Amino acid sequence: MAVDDGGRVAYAQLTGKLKPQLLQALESSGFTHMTPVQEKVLQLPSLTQDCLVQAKTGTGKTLAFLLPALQKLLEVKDLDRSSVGLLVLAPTRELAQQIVDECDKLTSACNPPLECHIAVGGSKRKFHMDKFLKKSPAILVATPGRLIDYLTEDAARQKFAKIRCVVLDEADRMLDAGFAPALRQILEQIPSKAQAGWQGMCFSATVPPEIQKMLPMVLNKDHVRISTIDENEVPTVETVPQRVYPVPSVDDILPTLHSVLSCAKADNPALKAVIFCSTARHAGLLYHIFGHSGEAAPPKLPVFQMQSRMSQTQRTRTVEEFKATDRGLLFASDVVGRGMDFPDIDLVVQVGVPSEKDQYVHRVGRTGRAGKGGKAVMILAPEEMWFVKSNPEFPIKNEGPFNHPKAATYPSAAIIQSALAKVPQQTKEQAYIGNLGFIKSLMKRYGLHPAGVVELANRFAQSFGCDSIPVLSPMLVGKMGLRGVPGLVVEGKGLVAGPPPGSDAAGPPRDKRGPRGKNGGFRTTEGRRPDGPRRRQNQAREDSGKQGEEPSRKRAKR
Ligand SMILES: Nc1ncnc2c1ncn2[C@@H]1O[C@H](COP(=O)(O)OP(=O)(O)OP(=O)(O)O)[C@@H](O)[C@H]1O
Repeated sequence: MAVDDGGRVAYAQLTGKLKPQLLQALESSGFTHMTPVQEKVLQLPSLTQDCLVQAKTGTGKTLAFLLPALQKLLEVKDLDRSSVGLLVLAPTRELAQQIVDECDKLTSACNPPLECHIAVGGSKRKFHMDKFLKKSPAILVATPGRLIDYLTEDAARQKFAKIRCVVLDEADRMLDAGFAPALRQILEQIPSKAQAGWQGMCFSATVPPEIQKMLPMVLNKDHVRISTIDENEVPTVETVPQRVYPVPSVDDILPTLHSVLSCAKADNPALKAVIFCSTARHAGLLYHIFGHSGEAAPPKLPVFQMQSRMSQTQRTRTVEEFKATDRGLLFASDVVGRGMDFPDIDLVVQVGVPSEKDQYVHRVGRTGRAGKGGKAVMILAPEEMWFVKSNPEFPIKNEGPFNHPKAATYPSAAIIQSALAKVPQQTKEQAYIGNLGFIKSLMKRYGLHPAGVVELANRFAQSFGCDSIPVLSPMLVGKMGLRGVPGLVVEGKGLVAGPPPGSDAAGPPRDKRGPRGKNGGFRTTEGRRPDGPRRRQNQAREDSGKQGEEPSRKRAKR
């Protein structure tokens, strides 16, 4: 049948336009009909045009760029397979690996084979580099940092002499201020578009206006723009109901998260959920509370964590396990916020606000993939509700605090307290530092002055079960731009005194509860040594702002 019940066109229609090897691989993978974005791309009069493609999360953009790119390579007579013909750039290692897996499936029927190589940080550089130099990397999927590293070697640079196609997956991320310098550096090292005439393709679910001026880096001025999203439509998945559960104060966040997960598990014993946290350390803390040491997770649900502070081996194993499991909870930072295709996610929970507006769309998009259903909820403290108010275009329903018939059956507050008691202080302190940096990076959006940032972070620390305000090194405080801000406890100096929280100098009062005394209700830890300035400094950099993704900024400056 050429068209299925949903009006989708069969891949068989592309006989003659796509090589039989590709059609055969599609059939073997069970892909019989095109998704709308695949149809729009593959039915272009020419598959060799530069294009900017926007389609919602989970709608098959990976095949939509791989198929035309592979077709292009397979059409070349006597293709030199020892040179890179197709370069795909992605923002995270896990996404790069996922693209390699998808590509390998599509080229499985090619003879001679089309090898797809990977170049990502955290993996064995020498092993992959030797393979890249000695074998036939007709396709390379890379994250920017490691690719820049490769390109410092002449032999590796020469491998790009016959480049024919460059794809940016998650293009808006690849072209933003964090990655653009690295991308520029890469493009300076490979044959120029003008000289080599390579095809450029940019794909993403979100295309903010800011990236327009960066597009000429990879797309010619006559590029085609394809969108499966109406101009005035928000790119979230309509099959995913989205709710916010406001909580009375930061202290209620963790108990509410416990109630939400317990009730979801009661409704669906095989619950598979991703819980997005503000920072890598925040994800680590919640993983401890709900799984590793605290065991607050509903029984019989395996618990996973995924964040940039884990070793690459742990990250790779976790992705494989969470892809394979039919149930479980994944506590994650934004390292898996974009592009990752974990099958059959029932629920996405966002604990706190995302670092950027568009990141909301990508996080929600981990569920409701390939036309399936799912739910997305946010748990927000009063200080975080600005996110919902300032983004009215998102279909986020506010029906008040979490209210489920079974919620009262779980003593969530007591369970969280007891779980927190088992979590190492250091884990809680690190989560505090991460949160402090995160709130500071979004200070204007929160409508806070620095003292308000510290006051809010200190209340978070208490909700995390810190027994006192964690001590920061003077260097870290300086790096965060918080020198002299009241409410901090600084190594060798103790509590920085100042106006009480809630006063004008501390920023607009967001919480009606009175201050907890001069130290927010904590005892001070004057004289206690932090775990080392360098670690704190690095942590602040990676744990704030766009956390969890490839640390390309650092590498780009090399
Ligand atoms: N033609 C198809 N028929 C059925 N399933 C498909 C088809 N194309 C892709 N899929 C499946 O849809 C899921 C989502 O695909 P993919 O990861 O490419 O989405 P995406 O649009 O890139 O999402 P994101 O924006 O989150 O990166 C995958 O599991 C993929 O195997």
